[in-house]
Amino acid sequence: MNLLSNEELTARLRQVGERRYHDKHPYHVRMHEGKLSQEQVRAWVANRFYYQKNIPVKDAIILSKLPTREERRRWIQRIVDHDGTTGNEGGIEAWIRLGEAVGIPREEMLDERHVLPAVRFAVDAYVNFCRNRPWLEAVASSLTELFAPGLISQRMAVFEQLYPWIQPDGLEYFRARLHQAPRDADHGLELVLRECENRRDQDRCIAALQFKCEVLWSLLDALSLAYPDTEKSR
Ligand SMILES: O=C(O)c1cc(C(=O)O)c2c(n1)C(=O)C(=O)c1cc(C(=O)O)[nH]c1-2
Repeated sequence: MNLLSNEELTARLRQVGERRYHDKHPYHVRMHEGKLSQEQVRAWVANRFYYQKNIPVKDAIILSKLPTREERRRWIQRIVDHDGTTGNEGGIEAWIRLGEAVGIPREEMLDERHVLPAVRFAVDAYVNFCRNRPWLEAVASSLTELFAPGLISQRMAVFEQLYPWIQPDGLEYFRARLHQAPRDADHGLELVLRECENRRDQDRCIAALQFKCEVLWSLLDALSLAYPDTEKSR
């Protein structure tokens, strides 16, 4: 099989998102139509917290495997973005505030009482994928971030307009991601395009991105099962 050009590989990666990114999942579609009940929105926020808190963990694993100081210098910013630093509380704290804005008390978020078993398995599978696979595949699995910014900006509008009961100051998390996610995606894509040496590497990167889409899809499958549509939310 021939090596794909950068344009072809980029197109193949984008195709994965067009087919399988979590914005196509019925739970997500209903969220963006304004049709989720308050309980369903709360469940989404509380379960996504388990994903959020594991992002810097998997990024620390990737960081430890990156071969050069230059790449580590860039990658480390992701950990800072989520864990925070002096003067910047970071994304995990912002997500806890999103929880408060939808009515989840901080301690309920932190003790993970709402996290569903299948969500835990899916997120742990993502972290383990980054731990066990070569670093380039782990980087490729982060490329769902290519598709996130458009979705996140839509989500901010949707939350403001269709879920007026959500306190607007809870949306800060999403605002920060609007500039962080494109920067991260550019770096990830640059690495994948530069470091794939043969078609096998390229196919493995495409498969890694498919796997990651399935992680996000599984989160929403679990939520759909545990929080089915009620007559009222339908
Ligand atoms: O709200 C979303 O739809 C969404 C999706 C994704 C994603 O596509 O993985 C991420 C995020 N948000 C996000 O906030 C985030 O920090 C993030 C990090 C990563 C990653 O895999 O490294 N994905 C995502």
